[in-house]
Amino acid sequence: MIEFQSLSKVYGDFHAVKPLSLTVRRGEVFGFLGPNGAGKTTTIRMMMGILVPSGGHVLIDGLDCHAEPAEVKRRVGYLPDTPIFYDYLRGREILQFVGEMHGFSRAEAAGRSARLLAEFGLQEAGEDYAVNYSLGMKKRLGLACALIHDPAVLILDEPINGLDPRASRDVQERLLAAATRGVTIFVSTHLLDMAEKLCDRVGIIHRGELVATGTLDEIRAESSASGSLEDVFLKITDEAAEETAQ
Ligand SMILES: Nc1ncnc2c1ncn2[C@@H]1O[C@H](COP(=O)(O)OP(=O)(O)OP(=O)(O)O)[C@@H](O)[C@H]1O
Repeated sequence: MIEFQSLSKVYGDFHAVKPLSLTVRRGEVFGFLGPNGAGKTTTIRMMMGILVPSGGHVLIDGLDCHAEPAEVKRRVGYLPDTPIFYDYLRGREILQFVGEMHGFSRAEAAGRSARLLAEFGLQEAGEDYAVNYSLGMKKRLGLACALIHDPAVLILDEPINGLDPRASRDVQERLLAAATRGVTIFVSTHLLDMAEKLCDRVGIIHRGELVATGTLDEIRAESSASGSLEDVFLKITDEAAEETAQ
């Protein structure tokens, strides 16, 4: 479903993403884990056609994300790390606008917006301007925008970063509901607790390099670390840092 073929990004002589090869299967929830600055956002921006790869390709449903970005966006819902909205549109109007941009009629977009506002607990806030939304409300509105066209794939950059526990749980429940409906989810995070609860498989990226991939049990076995994902993650990223230093 999502196919990375030696995808890379170089800024000057800095390798932000080293050739990345990876397959995410249809219906899978894949966690893209890494510490700050590891290359997660850069990778996701290449998936969304926002950044031009320095090498390789990433394909979604067989479509090249760089060469066919419009076709890719029809199939994908994207939540950026910091959702930015037109501040002086109301929540409902933003959803309506995104719905119409996806080609729905005014009535169809209105129906979908109303359903999503209710589903995301934003019914009352729907008539407020997005400029007045809290971060949690912005993330929920962003997720509603990402889902308005029933995409087969969700690409989410740090969906619960900065949220309080209730908002974080709300968003995770929405994601689990989407996963249950068979949506393929590619989610970047440095919050391991979320990855542990949500993901079928994870990939760990460190200094631009994919250093481990698999289910948590597989990665644990490979790294001979026991315990939580946090232990495994710290062990793997420490080892990778030592190898780079040598
Ligand atoms: N435009 C740019 N020019 C030069 N370096 C950049 C640019 N954008 C990102 N980088 C560098 O590339 C590396 C990867 O950044 P990226 O934002 O992809 O990391 P990340 O894993 O998403 O981190 P975080 O969790 O902190 O958001 C970082 O070292 C960053 O400083």
